[in-house]
Formats: sequence, structure tokens, C-alpha cells
Amino acid sequence: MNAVLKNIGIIGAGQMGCGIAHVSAAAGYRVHVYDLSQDRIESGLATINGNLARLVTNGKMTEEERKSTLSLISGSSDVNDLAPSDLVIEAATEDETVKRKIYTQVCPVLKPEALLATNTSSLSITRLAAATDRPERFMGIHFMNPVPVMKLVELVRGIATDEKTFSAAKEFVGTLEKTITVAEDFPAFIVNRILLPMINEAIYTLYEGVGTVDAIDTAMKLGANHPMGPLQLADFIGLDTCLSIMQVLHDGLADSKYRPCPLLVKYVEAGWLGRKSGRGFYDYRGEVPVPTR
Ligand SMILES: CC(=O)CC(=O)SCCNC(=O)CCNC(=O)[C@H](O)C(C)(C)COP(=O)(O)OP(=O)(O)OC[C@H]1O[C@@H](n2cnc3c(N)ncnc32)[C@H](O)[C@@H]1OP(=O)(O)O
Ligand SMILES: NC(=O)C1=CN([C@@H]2O[C@H](COP(=O)(O)OP(=O)(O)OC[C@H]3O[C@@H](n4cnc5c(N)ncnc54)[C@H](OP(=O)(O)O)[C@@H]3O)[C@@H](O)[C@H]2O)C=CC1
Repeated sequence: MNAVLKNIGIIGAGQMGCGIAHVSAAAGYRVHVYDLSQDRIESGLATINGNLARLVTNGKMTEEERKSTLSLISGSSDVNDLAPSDLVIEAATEDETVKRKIYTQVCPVLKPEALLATNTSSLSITRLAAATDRPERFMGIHFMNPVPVMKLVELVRGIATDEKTFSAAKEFVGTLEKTITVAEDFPAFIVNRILLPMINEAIYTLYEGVGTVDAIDTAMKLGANHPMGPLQLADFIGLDTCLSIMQVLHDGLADSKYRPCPLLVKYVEAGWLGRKSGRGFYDYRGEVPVPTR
């Protein structure tokens, strides 16, 4: 455990917030998860418990470790409960307006010396930092999904991030047994700058009728040895998040090669956001996922 950062606050009880809470508590940190609704928090805590229980079943964690990990995690919809946090990691919806509003509400509650980080997939760290009262103690700590499984965390400094903040974040991520990579503050950093155009291209391949959902995913799984097909992965990430990242790339780099596929836009407009909403390129409402095209 990090010597300075003992209490970790998480904003957003979605798939990423819960994953970060899981790995932080498993490393011995006290974690508080904040989200807008109590229902969200309860379903998030149930997901964490389910994932911990699976580790026990697989012999990767003892029952005592599961209990002690869970006992370190609390949750509430009261922003004031983030006050004891030494480090807050914001993992709310990938929308700059939402994140800015959150910082306006959260900063006055935090200790002046507390660090604030964002798990954003794509947004400018420098611009987000400017919406806080602590740009020098703000940076990007970008975990990958699913957090308990993926080894990488990207660290991204904003223009004002100070060295103390960067070192503390680096040490914290090291205690979670993750490998860091440092990215400069450009749209979508490293992983998503490369991954999301590939996913977007897979959606164009579907849109133009080159292949079906099944053909495209099978092609990339068996033809390129990817663990998931690109459309399956898009559903896993969340199609709203994929679209936001493509929009940030398109706007930020002003190059038409990043144009979000109209089919991706259509799916998001329909509320077909992938696994989390029950339907995306696959329909998850039955026993097995069924392609929707
Ligand atoms: C968008 C961004 O900003 C950045 C990103 O994150 S981009 C997305 C990056 N992530 C990826 O590319 C993931 C690609 N997919 C994979 O690596 C794999 O399909 C996977 C790890 C998700 C699942 O692996 P799999 O072998 O197909 O399935 P499965 O055997 O069920 O799972 C492997 C392990 O992961 C665990 N796991 C799977 N999904 C999980 C989840 N959502 N949460 C926690 N653990 C999970 C399983 O419990 C299993 O653990 P054991 O080895 O202890 O049994
Ligand atoms: N999905 C992925 O693969 C990855 C995502 N990320 C990034 O992590 C962040 C979260 O993504 P992810 O977990 O997938 O998204 P989810 O949609 O699963 O979760 C987002 C959560 O934030 C909540 N939220 C929205 N507005 C607020 C608010 N004002 N205050 C508190 N909570 C709020 C949402 O609540 P509600 O549903 O009620 O709106 C939801 O519970 C994003 O920035 C994303 O880009 C980073 C790496 C990988």
C-alpha cells in the first residue's frame, strides 16, 4: 500500500469505477465509491462481490481475503463522503460537461492536499484540470477494462501536473501490481488512439456490408488472434464510450480518418450501448449473445 495515499475515492459506480474499487481494496486501500443513485452503487457493489467470489472459486483468493476486501469498500450518493479521500479517481461517463460539473461539486469537499485523477479514455487532461481548483494535483490514471484482469495503466500528465502528483500516482498504481505506460496529453492517449480507429473501421466494415457481425468478429479472433472480435469488444467497452472517443479524436486531430461510423452513431441514438444496456452489435437478453446484424 502507498505510504501517503490511504483513502481512495471513486466517482462513478459503472464498470470502470467498480473495477478500480475492486483492485484498490484488494491491495489494502480503504475505498469509497460515489455515484448519483443508491441503486447504481448497490448493483456496483454486487458486481464487485461477484467478481471476488469468482476469484475464491478459482482458488485465486481466500474467503477471508474476499471478506476483508469487501469490508474496505463503502458507497454512497452523498458527495461529502469523499472528504477523507487522499486520492479521488473520477470514472464517470465519458462526457466533458459531466466531468466538469462533477469537479465543480467535488473540489470544495476535498482536502486541499488531496489528489484528483480522471480515468478518461480520451479527453484532454489539461482542459479537465482547468475545471478544478488543483491543476497541479490533477492527472490522468487510465485503467483498462476489465480492470482486475488487464495489466496496463496509462499515466497522463496535464500541462500543470506537478512531479509529486505524478510520483504518488505511479507508486499507487505500482501497489496494484499493474504496469504503467506514460502517454502525452493528446486525444485518446496511446491505447485508444490505436484501438478505437480499428473498432470504428470494423463498424464501417459492417456498415458497408463487407461482412456480418459474426464474420467480422470471427475474422479478427481467428485471423489476428485477438481475444475478442472488434464488435464484441465495442459492446464490452460501451458504444457510447466508443462514440465519445471517436468524436474526441475527430475534433481534436481534425482528420477525416477519425470520422465516427454513422452506424455507431445510430446504435448510440437507439440506446443500444452494448452489454451494459443489454443490446449493441449483439443482443445479450437471451442465454447466448445473438448478433443484431
Ligand atoms: C476504452 C478504454 O479506455 C481502454 C480499454 O479498456 S480498451 C479495452 C481493453 N480490453 C480488452 O481489449 C479486453 C479484450 N478481451 C480479453 O482480454 C478477454 O476476452 C477477457 C480477459 C475480457 C476475458 O477473457 P476470456 O478468456 O475470454 O474469458 P474468461 O475465461 O471468462 O475470463 C478470463 C479471466 O478474466 C476474468 N474476467 C473476465 N471478465 C471479467 C470482468 N468483467 N471483471 C473481472 N474479471 C473478469 C475471468 O473471471 C477469468 O478469470 P480466471 O482466469 O481467474 O478464471
Ligand atoms: N468502458 C471501458 O472500457 C473504459 C472506460 N474508461 C473510462 O472510464 C469512465 C467510466 O466508464 P464506464 O465505467 O465504462 O462507464 P459506465 O457508463 O459503466 O459508468 C459511468 C458511471 O458514472 C455515473 N455518473 C454519471 N454522471 C455522474 C455524476 N454526475 N456523478 C457521479 N456519477 C456519475 C453513471 O451513472 P448513470 O448511469 O446513472 O448515468 C455510471 O454509473 C469514462 O470516462 C470512460 O471513458 C476507461 C477505460 C476503459
